[in-house]
Parts: sequence; C-alpha cells; structure tokens
Amino acid sequence: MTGVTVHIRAKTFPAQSGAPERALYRDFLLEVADGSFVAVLGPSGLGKTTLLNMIAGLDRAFEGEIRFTGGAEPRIGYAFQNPRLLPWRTVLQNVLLPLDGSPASERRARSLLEEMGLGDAADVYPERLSVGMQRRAALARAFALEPDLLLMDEPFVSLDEANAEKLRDLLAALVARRPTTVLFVTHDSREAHRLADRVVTLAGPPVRIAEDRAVRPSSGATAGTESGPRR
Ligand SMILES: Nc1ncnc2c1ncn2[C@@H]1O[C@H](COP(=O)(O)OP(=O)(O)OP(=O)(O)O)[C@@H](O)[C@H]1O
Repeated sequence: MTGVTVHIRAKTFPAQSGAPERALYRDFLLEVADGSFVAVLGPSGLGKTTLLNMIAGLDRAFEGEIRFTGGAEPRIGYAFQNPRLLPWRTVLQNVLLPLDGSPASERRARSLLEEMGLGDAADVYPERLSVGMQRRAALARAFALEPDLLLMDEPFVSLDEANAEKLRDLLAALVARRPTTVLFVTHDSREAHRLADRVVTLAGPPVRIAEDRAVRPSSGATAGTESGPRR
C-alpha cells in the first residue's frame, strides 16, 4: 500500500477554440492515507479525471508535487472511465498487459477473471463482451497488478443498478482480501458512502475541497516513510 500527498500549485489547460485559458487547480492539497478508501465526488467537468491522471503520472503538465509514502515508487492500478481494453488482444491478454508474463502471473490473471465471472471469456476478444463484462475485465486488469494504489474513474457508470451493485461487492471483497489504497471518483453519493471510508467533495473552479468527511474507520495504517516527489 501507499499513501499519497497531492499538492497542485497550478494546473491550467490552454485556451481552445475561442475559450480562454482555464485555471483548473490552484494551491490544491489532498492527503490520502495509506490503506484508506477515498471517494471523490464533484460536478461534471470540474477536473476529477485530470486529478487521477496527474497522480498516475499520465499528465505531468502541472506545477506541484505528487508524493507517495512507503519508500519505493508505488505500483499504480488505474481503472479508466472507459474500460480501454485493446481490441486486438483477448481478455486474458489484456489482463496480462501490466504483468511480467510469467506462469504465476497468468495463473493470477486467470483466477481473477474466474472470480469476476469471466472465466469462460478469457480467450475471446473484447468486442464480444457486454459493457458490464468489459468493465469487469478492466477491473481485473487493474487488480492483477496487485497495486499499492488503485485509481478508479467512475468504473461502474452506465451499468444497470444490479450489475453495478455486483461489481461494488466484488471491489469491496477484493480490497478486503488484498488491502490497497483506493481513490475512487464517482458522481454517485450513495456509491461513495457505500464503498469508501472517507468522502471528499470537490467544488470550483479552481478545484477546492468543499467537504471532507470520514464515514467509517479506515482499515489502513497512516504511518510510512516518504519517498521522493514525482516532480
Ligand atoms: N487535454 C485537455 N485540453 C483542454 N481541456 C481539457 C483537457 N482535458 C480536460 N479538459 C477540460 O478540463 C476540464 C476538466 O476535465 P476532467 O475530465 O478532468 O473533468 P471531470 O471532473 O473528470 O469530468 P466528468 O465528471 O464529466 O468526467 C473540462 O472542462 C475538460 O473539458
């Protein structure tokens, strides 16, 4: 596991098609404790995906620092808003992507797929899967890495409630079995309170924390040694 301190001094997107430059973040600070499950709520278009991208290191065009606790560079799993499976790879090959290709990795990937109810779909291509199955496969891929930090961007959006609920149960079970720090972006306050031990509500722009509420005791520890800043 790992904790993370996010300090964004400035994040802007350049002016586009007549719209002026937008200051998305200015002097924003978020501390996520090691082992906590933090849900992030906020209006559409505010900058939540951008926040996850900056933490994941996919967007480095900002002023500030992302600091991880726990020593070495953490393994980060990212379940994107859109499942983003590679269409030319089978489901199993997609799940194996972040792994080293060893027999042990393949066993782990297959067993995760089994657990997600995708055992029979391991060798098919993503286009043959329903959206719900694709989301489960994306979740398996994010988990297969055994991440220290799991970033999730509305992973259950656009699913019917019964399927979304099954996936929430599955996520809760996976996290209970293999504790990991989770940052979970959602629009759904009920979902946030159902899964997380802390709910952070964002407002803006520029983005600020409007409400920060512990909703149940965190199972994780807060102690850790700081590693160097990412930037
Ligand atoms: N590469 C980019 N260039 C310019 N503007 C961008 C870029 N990426 C995002 N934006 C803008 O930044 C703002 C924040 O986008 P972001 O996707 O982070 O919001 P969000 O809170 O995740 O939204 P949603 O809840 O709808 O997914 C939006 O207004 C978006 O149009």
